[in-house]
Amino acid sequence: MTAPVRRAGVPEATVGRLPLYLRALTALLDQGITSISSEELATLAGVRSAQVRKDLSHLGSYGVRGVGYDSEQLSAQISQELGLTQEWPVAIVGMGNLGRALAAYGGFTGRGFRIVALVDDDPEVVGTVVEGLTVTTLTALGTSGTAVAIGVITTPAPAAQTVAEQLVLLGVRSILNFAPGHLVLPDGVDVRGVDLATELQILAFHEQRRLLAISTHDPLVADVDAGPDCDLGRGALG
Ligand SMILES: NC(=O)c1ccc[n+]([C@@H]2O[C@H](COP(=O)([O-])OP(=O)(O)OC[C@H]3O[C@@H](n4cnc5c(N)ncnc54)[C@H](O)[C@@H]3O)[C@@H](O)[C@H]2O)c1
Repeated sequence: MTAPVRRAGVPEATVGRLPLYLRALTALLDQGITSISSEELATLAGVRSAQVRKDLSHLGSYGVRGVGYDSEQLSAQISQELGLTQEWPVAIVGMGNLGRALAAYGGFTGRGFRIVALVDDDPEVVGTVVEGLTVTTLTALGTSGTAVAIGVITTPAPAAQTVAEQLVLLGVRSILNFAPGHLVLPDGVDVRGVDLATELQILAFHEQRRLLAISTHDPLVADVDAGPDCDLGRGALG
């Protein structure tokens, strides 16, 4: 079966790995390392080196034999491909434990995202100041004229579908949903779900296989590829 290909010709699976490469490159550049081989990048990103070369070839980047890739150039290329050369305005809806933690996370800035609005529907929360922003309602956000490109949902699950629909009505086309459950939204709206419980269940599965392999002395039982590192939010949080 052929992998789904985005309009620009870069497969979705490659797009999913680009943030891993970018994070590795950013760390290298911070250390003043200006070139990197595909093997080194593969180790840092947790994928195979042939995969790195194939992924980067989709961007037209082939590296130089014996030298590797120019870290800065590659970082700029990946940033451009991911649309990170401009800053995307983000609204977080649900100013509870998780919403506040995300609002306080400094790692979005400088990675192409700026939190422009914090939203809640609890009258006791609306109007309070969190991380320098006054918490507002979705209705007020709609009338404020504040442009929002990405909506982050951190409400309890029962509210998530309605919140998502309200965000779409405000023109938001990209949603990162932390609430458990599947959102049903019109075509053209991109939704990514982050669910720590699912990730823990996958780890539990592999842990169980390992224990089974030890008790049965059968290494084949444990020989299940856990796949590349799961990066929650594909690099958004790490
Ligand atoms: N994805 C993950 O890995 C992960 C991890 C932890 C929590 N969660 C989920 O994140 C969500 C938030 O968790 P929490 O502990 O921060 O909850 P919380 O109860 O502390 O906060 C929820 C906030 O959402 C607000 N809210 C409720 N309905 C709303 C609406 N219609 N519009 C705007 N705001 C609304 C509430 O007033 C509250 O401030 C839950 O769905 C939880 O299951 C997911």
